[in-house]
Amino acid sequence: MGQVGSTIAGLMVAYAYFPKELLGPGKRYALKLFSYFYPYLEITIPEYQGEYGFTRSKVFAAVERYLNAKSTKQAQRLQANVANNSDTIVLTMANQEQVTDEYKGIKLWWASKLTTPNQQSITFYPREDEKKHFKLMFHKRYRDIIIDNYLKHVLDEGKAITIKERQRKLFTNNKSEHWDFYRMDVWSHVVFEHPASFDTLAMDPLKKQEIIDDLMTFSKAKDYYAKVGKAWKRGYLLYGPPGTGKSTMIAAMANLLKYDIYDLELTSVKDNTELRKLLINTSSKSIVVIEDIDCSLDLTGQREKKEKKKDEEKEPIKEVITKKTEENKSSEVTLSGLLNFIDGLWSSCGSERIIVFTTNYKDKLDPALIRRGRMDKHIELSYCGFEAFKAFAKKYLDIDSHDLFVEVRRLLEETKMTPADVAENLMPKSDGEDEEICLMRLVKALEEAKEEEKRKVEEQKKAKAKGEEEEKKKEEENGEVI
Ligand SMILES: Nc1ncnc2c1ncn2[C@@H]1O[C@H](COP(=O)(O)OP(=O)(O)OP(=O)(O)O)[C@@H](O)[C@H]1O
Ligand SMILES: [Mg+2]
Repeated sequence: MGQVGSTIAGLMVAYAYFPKELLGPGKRYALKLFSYFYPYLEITIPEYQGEYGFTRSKVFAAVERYLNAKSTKQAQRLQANVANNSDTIVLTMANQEQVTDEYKGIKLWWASKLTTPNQQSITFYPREDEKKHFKLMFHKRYRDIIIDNYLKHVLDEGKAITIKERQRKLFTNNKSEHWDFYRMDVWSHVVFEHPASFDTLAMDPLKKQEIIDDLMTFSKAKDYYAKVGKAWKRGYLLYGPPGTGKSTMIAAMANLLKYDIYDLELTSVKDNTELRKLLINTSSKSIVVIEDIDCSLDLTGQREKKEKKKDEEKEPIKEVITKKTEENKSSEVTLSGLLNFIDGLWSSCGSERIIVFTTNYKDKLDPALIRRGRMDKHIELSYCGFEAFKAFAKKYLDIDSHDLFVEVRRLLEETKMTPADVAENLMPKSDGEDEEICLMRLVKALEEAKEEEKRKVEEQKKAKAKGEEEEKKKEEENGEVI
């Protein structure tokens, strides 16, 4: 098209932006005639909409994002703005600037325009009465393809860029006493800036890849879920001892998928109705997390309750959990309420959502809660293995091998140490510490942990033998009495 194209574009812009009210009646008639033969169609996208013009149009925002990407390469005049709550500079198309676009071989022209009212008005905020809009122009013969396909393409691309560039948020639920009926501010949030990623997560590489693949497949499976008639959501149960990376993995998941996180504190939810309200107020592309689900509520069902007393005598940890549950009696969220939250009808509002439960004791949970379909994938995070150690060594010390690796491998197979402890021992504590010193510290810590485990086993053995001896004595005494 070359020069002819730009001349046509120039004429079009002149026509489109010439104030029609300045023309006399004769010229207006001529213009009408001109527009009859005028081969181009225009679509205007105003920045504000709604009855009072106070609502910023989502279409405008998406188009703006889409055009920003184009205009940084094409436009000669750009406007620099600072993104909300951040120091990043965002370049946007300046007013009265235009860029061209091409879609399936069709040429389109976009222009940005700012209108300022003629009369002088006194406003509190400067420039609040200025109105901005985008104008799209294309040949009439492409009307259908542009309206049916191209506009959707622009919106999708714009939304995708927004999601990619947006600041992600970490939400926590407010206590219901603080809910404002009108604003429905059931969640409060801070900017989510956790550095964890699957790269920095030390675990068996094969297992890690399997989880990444699973997440990526989920995030791209919109059509599949629609086809099989399932709500687009997936549940993950992360279980394992404290310090094995469950919370870190959730952060890595959010960073991989660019999702927000809703950290749901179940103990401050009063009842099932509140739980539903919280769910309705979560957005798509998010991870809803309930940490330590076994401690949050008594969701273990009747079967476990009966055995509670017996277990408490055996395991002091269980006692703590039971106490915690009793403290939270004000919460009346029930197991069925929670099941409804996960996969009842309510759960289908919004889409592309991941629900993650974490627990230190998988066996304590009611099987109904964690069956496939609710918690689709169960991921065990366990004590540090040699593969995870190698990942830490690479990350913290930048080494792939060392003479001490053999020793570390043997000790890791013989004793249990959490990734959190391995990381702590391996991390250099000062500039003077080289890899040898760090590895030696880890070997020493592993040996101590091994000794400690041995000592505990000995103690348990002794306690058991003592108990048996006392039992025997009692039996003998009883026999003598009879
Ligand atoms: N697999 C891992 N890879 C990298 N860092 C890890 C890993 N596991 C633990 N860590 C480190 O150990 C610390 C504790 O980990 P995290 O909080 O994720 O454990 P957790 O399993 O959630 O524990 P808890 O059950 O007590 O909540 C974090 O600072 C994290 O950086
Ligand atoms: Mg945790």
